[in-house]
Amino acid sequence: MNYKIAVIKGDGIGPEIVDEAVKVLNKVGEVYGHTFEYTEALAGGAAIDKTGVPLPEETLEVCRKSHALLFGAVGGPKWDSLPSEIRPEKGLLSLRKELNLYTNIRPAIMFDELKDTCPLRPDIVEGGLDVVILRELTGGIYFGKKFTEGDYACDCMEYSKYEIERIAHQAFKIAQTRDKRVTSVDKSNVLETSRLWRKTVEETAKKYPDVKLNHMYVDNAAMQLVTNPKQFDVIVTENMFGDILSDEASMITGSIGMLPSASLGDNNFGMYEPIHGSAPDIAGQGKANPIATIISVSMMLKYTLGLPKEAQSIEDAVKKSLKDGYRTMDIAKKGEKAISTQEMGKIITENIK
Ligand SMILES: NC(=O)c1ccc[n+]([C@@H]2O[C@H](COP(=O)([O-])OP(=O)(O)OC[C@H]3O[C@@H](n4cnc5c(N)ncnc54)[C@H](O)[C@@H]3O)[C@@H](O)[C@H]2O)c1
Ligand SMILES: CC(C)[C@H](C(=O)O)[C@@H](O)C(=O)O
Ligand SMILES: [Mg+2]
Repeated sequence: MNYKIAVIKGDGIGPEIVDEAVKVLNKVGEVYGHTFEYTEALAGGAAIDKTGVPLPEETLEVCRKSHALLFGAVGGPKWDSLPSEIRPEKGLLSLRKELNLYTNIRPAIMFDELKDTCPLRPDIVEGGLDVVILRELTGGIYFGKKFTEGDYACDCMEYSKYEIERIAHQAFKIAQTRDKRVTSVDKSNVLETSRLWRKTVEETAKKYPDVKLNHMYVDNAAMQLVTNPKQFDVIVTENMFGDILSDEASMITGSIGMLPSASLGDNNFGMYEPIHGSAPDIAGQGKANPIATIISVSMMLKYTLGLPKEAQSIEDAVKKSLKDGYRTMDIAKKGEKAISTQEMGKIITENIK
């Protein structure tokens, strides 16, 4: 079959990592007899430079005509002093909101081959780590009322019951396919939105009696992630908490360059991107780890295109490459030779069977 994929490479390391992910996807197409038709579109700093806005209408149209979106990363110091409405990050946020992609799945899986790279004590991660962080992506403080008046600024954290309910349902459904445990993370000892969050998650849980639910404050969750990460199966949380906890979880798995994500809504369209940013400090140097983006493509095959065998072939190829000892700079141990973004992409592509 022919699949239409929208591609937004973005800024910084975005183009480098997306190029490698596309090579991997093309190889999957060759091996399994599919064609992937790519349409490039602009967002973020690259879009600001070309069109003056971080998310041109044309980009949304390309996405709406595609089965899925592969996204690199946006942002960088060049655009940091722009007003928030025309910053690169605003393009990304508008994309998620406009396409109603409220469910952000961020799996933190530690590959056995990388257990020596994990900064935690070996006994803490003995037997591996497999946690799914489910981040609400289109609400909360990111999208609440905001303004600056002289020396005063305000960002409101806002949630409706409806927004909480729909992400809670997703959390319980995902847990049913796993170890049937959900930890809902909030700050209900302080925040009104978190009190509504906890109450709504409790109510939703009644429809999933086979899933065990517990609650945790976000400060405690941040601590528990590095002291006892194996207690978690599915973590469901609001937008900003999920952003922060997923960067933390990524380090347990070895590097932020390893964590993929899927952003889904109510129709079959999905956006796939690494959880990391545009890494301006290493951009254009072939140092970036492309694995998070490559595994994001695997998630695209699994969640949106309905091709689980093909998705597995990517995961197997990544595992094989790591097992054979190939490491980009971020996952190489001291004294170990690191390969480039492009070499890692090539090796993984060759390992697609
Ligand atoms: N989804 C996105 O587009 C996204 C996500 C996060 C940050 N950002 C933007 O990216 C810019 C830089 O943000 P930041 O520095 O806080 O976060 P970042 O994730 O870009 O980088 C943090 C650190 O991790 C390293 N890193 C990130 N990805 C890596 C990879 N694939 N391989 C190896 N090392 C990697 C970087 O070199 C840096 O040292 C900012 O403009 C920010 O707003 C964009
Ligand atoms: C760049 C920024 C707006 C974005 C977010 O906070 O959602 C990023 O950190 C992410 O995790 O995708
Ligand atoms: Mg983030």
